[in-house]
Amino acid sequence: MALVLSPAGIVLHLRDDKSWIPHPGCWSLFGGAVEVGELPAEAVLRELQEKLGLDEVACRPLWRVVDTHGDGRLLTIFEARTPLRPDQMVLTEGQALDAFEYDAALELKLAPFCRHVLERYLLESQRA
Ligand SMILES: Nc1nc2c([nH]c(=O)n2[C@H]2C[C@H](O)[C@@H](COP(=O)(O)OP(=O)(O)OP(=O)(O)O)O2)c(=O)[nH]1
Repeated sequence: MALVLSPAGIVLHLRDDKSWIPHPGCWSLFGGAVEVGELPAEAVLRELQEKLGLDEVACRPLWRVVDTHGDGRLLTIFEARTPLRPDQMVLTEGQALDAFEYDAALELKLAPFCRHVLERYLLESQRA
C-alpha cells in the first residue's frame, strides 16, 4: 500500500460507490495484493503503474502491519514520491483523484485503514 506524495500533497482516490467493494464512497490510498513470485517493492510499483499510470516514482518502505480492519493480510506501507500532480495521473479505478494537505485529508471520509496509516505517518514524521 502506498502513500503517494505529489508536489500538491497526499494523493488519494475516491472509491466507487458499489456496494460489493470494500469501503465504497471512501477516499483511500493505493495498493493491491502481491502476486506470486513478486516482492512487495515490485508489487507497489506495478500497482502505481496500473492504477495511476505512474512510471517515475521513488518508493521507500515505511512499516509492515496486519490489516486488522480488513481481511488480516500482512501489508507493507510505502512512501511513494512523484514529481507529477494528480491532473497528470491516469486514474483507472474509482470516481475521483485528488491531492490534499494532511489536515484536509484527515477531514475526508477515509477508509478506516487509510486513516490509521495517515495518522501514523504524521506522528512518525513529527518525531523524525
Ligand atoms: N481500490 C479500488 N478498488 C475498486 C474500486 N472500484 C472497484 O470496482 N474496485 C475493485 C477492484 C479491486 O480488485 C476490488 C477490491 O478493492 P481493494 O482496494 O480491496 O483491492 P485490493 O487491495 O484487494 O487490490 P487488488 O489486488 O484487487 O487490486 O474492488 C475503487 O474505486 N477503488
